[in-house]
Amino acid sequence: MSDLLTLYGKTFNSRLLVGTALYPSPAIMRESVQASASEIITLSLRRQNPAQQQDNRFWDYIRESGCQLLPNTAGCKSPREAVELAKMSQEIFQTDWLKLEVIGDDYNLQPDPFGLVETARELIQLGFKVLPYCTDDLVLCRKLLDVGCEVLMPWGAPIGTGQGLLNKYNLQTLRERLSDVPLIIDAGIGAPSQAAEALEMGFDAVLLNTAIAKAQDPVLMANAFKLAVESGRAAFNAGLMLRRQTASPSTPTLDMPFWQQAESILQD
Ligand SMILES: CC(=O)[C@@H](O)[C@H](O)COP(=O)(O)O
Repeated sequence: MSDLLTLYGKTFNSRLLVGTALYPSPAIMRESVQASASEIITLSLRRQNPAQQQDNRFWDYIRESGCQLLPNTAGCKSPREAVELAKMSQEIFQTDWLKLEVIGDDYNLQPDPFGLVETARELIQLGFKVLPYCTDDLVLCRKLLDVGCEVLMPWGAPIGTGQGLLNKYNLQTLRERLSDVPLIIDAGIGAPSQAAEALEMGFDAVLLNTAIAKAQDPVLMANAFKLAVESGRAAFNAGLMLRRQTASPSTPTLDMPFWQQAESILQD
């Protein structure tokens, strides 16, 4: 049975999106992306300028990957900066897909909700397919949908912290209230179990970078995340049991003492 992820009218088999920064080498980045089976990779023109890159293999690998490129505006702190970078990325990477980041605070790299909505509106009017990196605030998410975003990427935790799904109440609320919107948990995922949990909760996909790139063995970790995302999605599709407070025996007994049961089995 096919269970495809559809974003802006394009379908994907994989529900794991990965970043391309922080790897020990371009070769390990390439191998890790392959091991993750990701079909969408994010990259930043600002942090990985092709003109300044000593080692051009990085850009060769990106071009050869066959993945949907998702340029991001990492590090941008104002709508103007983000729009400029988006336009440059569109030209260089030949795609109108954009992971929009407008950062509002240096301590936790929290998105600026006001700047995000303003920038998303402008970029969508220019024809971009915007995937905004946002907080898990329901009202903000609705405003982003109102200006034309078709996919939202709420954070699990601040970028690079590996803390997992910090505010499950907010995330669960988003999932319930925006049931027909593709929601991708972006950032703060530190372990495959956390990615699996996001998928089990019904999120459509996860995006992560640091947990793979900074692992002792990034390629092995990329494969671990691939398996976790597949497992979380399968569990969601299978329908998880409801949690309950009181115990319930998993081996039901008949309404008679066990020796009578044994006798009746022996007599049969
Ligand atoms: C690469 C990228 O886009 C990051 O900004 C993204 O949000 C991933 O965050 P982690 O590094 O915490 O996985």
